[in-house]
Amino acid sequence: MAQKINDLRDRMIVGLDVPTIWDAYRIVATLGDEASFYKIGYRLAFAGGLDLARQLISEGKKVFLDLKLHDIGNTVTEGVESVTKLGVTFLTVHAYPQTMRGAVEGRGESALRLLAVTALTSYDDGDLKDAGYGLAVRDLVRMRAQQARIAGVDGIVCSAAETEIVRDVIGPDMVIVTPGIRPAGSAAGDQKRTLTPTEAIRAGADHLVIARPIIRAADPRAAAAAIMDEIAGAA
Ligand SMILES: O=c1ccn([C@@H]2O[C@H](COP(=O)(O)O)[C@@H](O)[C@H]2O)c(=O)[nH]1
Repeated sequence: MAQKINDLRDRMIVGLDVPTIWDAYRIVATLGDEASFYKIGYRLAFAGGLDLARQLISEGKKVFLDLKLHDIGNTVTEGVESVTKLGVTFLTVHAYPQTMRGAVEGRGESALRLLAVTALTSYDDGDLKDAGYGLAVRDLVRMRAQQARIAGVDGIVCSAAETEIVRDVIGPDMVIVTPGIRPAGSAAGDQKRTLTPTEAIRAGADHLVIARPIIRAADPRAAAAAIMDEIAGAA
């Protein structure tokens, strides 16, 4: 495993993909001790989510800021420098070499850990072709994982289906974070490269990102508990 994860609960990252911070607070209160790690994407970041991140951190939770930065290197460097002051654990950037190099410069020696998004889990080979790529998903993920290692980022975002090829490329020290997780029987929605929590942990994922199967469940706490049971059973 990439790093020692002291609290098994940290392996489940709950995506707070909700419109307001009040909705987010409700989910956090409902999940209580069942969840320790939350992801804030740009829906919430543009609606007070950065203050929410500070608040969650002050309450002992961990925060993954999923902004998927991508810009000219200097702008990425300066943006990441600002993020280092928030105290979040993870920040995503797209896995383009120039972007990753800029992000690494902005991270400096701070505690922020940068995750490089290789190929979005809603993409399959056909989507990549539509976007102008001549590579299959697995080949693009492998190439970007290699570039991420060279750039010096701290981890990779990919589908759990690619953990084996990614681990092979990045070695033991970088972290692998996998969205596109679907408990058996839950709707895939727009996700195309999905695995169950059990499959993902067995494949070697360090952290699983899960939003809709928890936040849209009739009983989010029970859904989170069931996923944690799967993680504990497979770890
Ligand atoms: O490749 C990626 C990168 C990020 N995500 C984000 O993870 C969650 C997944 O949500 P679900 O509701 O569990 O599908 C969402 O916030 C995405 O923006 C991803 O899915 N794939």
